[in-house]
Amino acid sequence: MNMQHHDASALVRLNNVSKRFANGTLALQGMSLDCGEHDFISFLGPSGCGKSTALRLIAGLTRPSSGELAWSGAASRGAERDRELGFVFQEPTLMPWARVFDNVWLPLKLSGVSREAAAPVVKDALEMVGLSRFAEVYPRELSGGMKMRVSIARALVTRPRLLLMDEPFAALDEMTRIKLNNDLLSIWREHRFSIIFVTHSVYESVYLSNRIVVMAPRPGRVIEEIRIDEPYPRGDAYRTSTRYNAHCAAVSQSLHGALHGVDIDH
Ligand SMILES: Nc1ncnc2c1ncn2[C@@H]1O[C@H](COP(=O)(O)OP(=O)(O)OP(=O)(O)O)[C@@H](O)[C@H]1O
Repeated sequence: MNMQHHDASALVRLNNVSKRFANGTLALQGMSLDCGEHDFISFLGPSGCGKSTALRLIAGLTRPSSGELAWSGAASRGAERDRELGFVFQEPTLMPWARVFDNVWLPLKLSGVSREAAAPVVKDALEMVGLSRFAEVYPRELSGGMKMRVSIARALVTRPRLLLMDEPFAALDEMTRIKLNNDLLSIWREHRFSIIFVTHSVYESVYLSNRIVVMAPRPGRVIEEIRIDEPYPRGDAYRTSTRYNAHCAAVSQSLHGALHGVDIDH
């Protein structure tokens, strides 16, 4: 069954958003984007094309120099918006002195939820990422992939409507990355939040997303949005299909065409 579904009302809408830093760098020029309910959007492009800047703007970590960001529903108010966003970075950034349970509890703790009251929710989040049996261990006892799972559980523990992921699997080996891609897709399908996922990888973006925003640098900007209208669930059959390869070729071409000789490092 095709689980893609597009709500008419955007969760967050960027309208001609630009970001110029104090040193004069135009990190992002005129970006417009509607992120809908249950979208899986990838920002794809080489270093310096403004992917992280766009993500940080959506996260509210930095403000646009011009243009607007608009949120729907409760998220249009600051405090609720924070709760409706989850973040995952390339580094899992776990507290080494705290057990897995306490790492995942952190966002709830910061909003005043006691350890006891948080326990069932933390347990659910760990179950989502397949780490139920690891609640009592310390991060140093976990593999890189498991640490990333903890980071995902921590981001999901507040049940955000939008999960922002900045190259989350870039440092992982290929097999772990494929496994995490699959697990992320199944969590996303079951819990129906939206994802904005920053990546350098054409293959990863075509595998995961229903929409790919292709970006280019100097100045950072959107070149094209490419829809990947392929049904979910996606698995090995999709990864080895001619359709998958055709999408990868089209997306690569869009990326190369836009770069005019700029080095690509995906
Ligand atoms: N705080 C800052 N001050 C000045 N320039 C910045 C700042 N942050 C980013 N830039 C510049 O803005 C441009 C876009 O950077 P950004 O990090 O958004 O790109 P990116 O596509 O995420 O790159 P990467 O894939 O390397 O993370 C780059 O030229 C970068 O050097």
